[in-house]
Amino acid sequence: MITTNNLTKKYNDQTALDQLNLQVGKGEIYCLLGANGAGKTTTINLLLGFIEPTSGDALINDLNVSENSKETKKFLAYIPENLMLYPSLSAIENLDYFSGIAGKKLSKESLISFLIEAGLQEDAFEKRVSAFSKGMRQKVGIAIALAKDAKVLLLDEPTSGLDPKASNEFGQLLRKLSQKGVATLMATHDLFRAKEVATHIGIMKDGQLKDEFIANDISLLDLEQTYLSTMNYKEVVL
Ligand SMILES: Nc1ncnc2c1ncn2[C@@H]1O[C@H](COP(=O)(O)OP(=O)(O)OP(=O)(O)O)[C@@H](O)[C@H]1O
Repeated sequence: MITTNNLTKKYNDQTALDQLNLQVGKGEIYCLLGANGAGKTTTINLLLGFIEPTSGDALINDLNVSENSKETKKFLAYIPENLMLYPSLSAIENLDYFSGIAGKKLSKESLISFLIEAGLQEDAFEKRVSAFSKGMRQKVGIAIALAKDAKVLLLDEPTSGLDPKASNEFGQLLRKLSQKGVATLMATHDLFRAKEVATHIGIMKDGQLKDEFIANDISLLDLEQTYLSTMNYKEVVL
């Protein structure tokens, strides 16, 4: 569902992404870990068609993103760190608007059912999203993905700044989507959440995928040790 073949992005002489080969199948949740500047956002931006690769291919549902940008967007939902919604519109109105852009004209009952499924509290449905917490806005993002019937979900640090309860709820929602067969790629700094929610975990550094694991095969402690040694972390002795 999500595939990259030797995907490379260079900015002048700087290589942001270096021959990335990645595969995320139906129902899988792949968490990409890596320090600032590792190439996570570049990967997601290439899959979204926001930027063009220098070489290699990004594929969504076997379609090359560069050649089928409009078509691949139909399958996609994207939740960045700060989801852009219309602040003066309510949750229902935002959902109606964004699912409309995706070609879905839904009844109010359907819109409400997606907000319920995304876990938004019912007294917030008619409220302006300008008053929403980050966790609530992320739930509207999940509702948009559900309403769009997205097959692929791309997430860029969606849980950063969420409190542990909201982050846990968000993880559970991702699991729910994965049970529906959605393929998810999530860039994150949160090792704990990655271990909790992922089916697969990759560690990136300097634009390269350095390690890949099946999440169930590695303990949180081993994941942390591997991450730190990949980053050449030296313990500070005081
Ligand atoms: N538009 C650009 N022009 C030049 N260099 C860029 C551009 N966008 C990204 N880069 C560089 O590409 C590299 C990878 O950046 P990227 O944003 O993909 O990292 P990241 O893993 O998402 O980091 P973070 O965790 O901080 O979000 C970095 O060295 C960054 O400076």
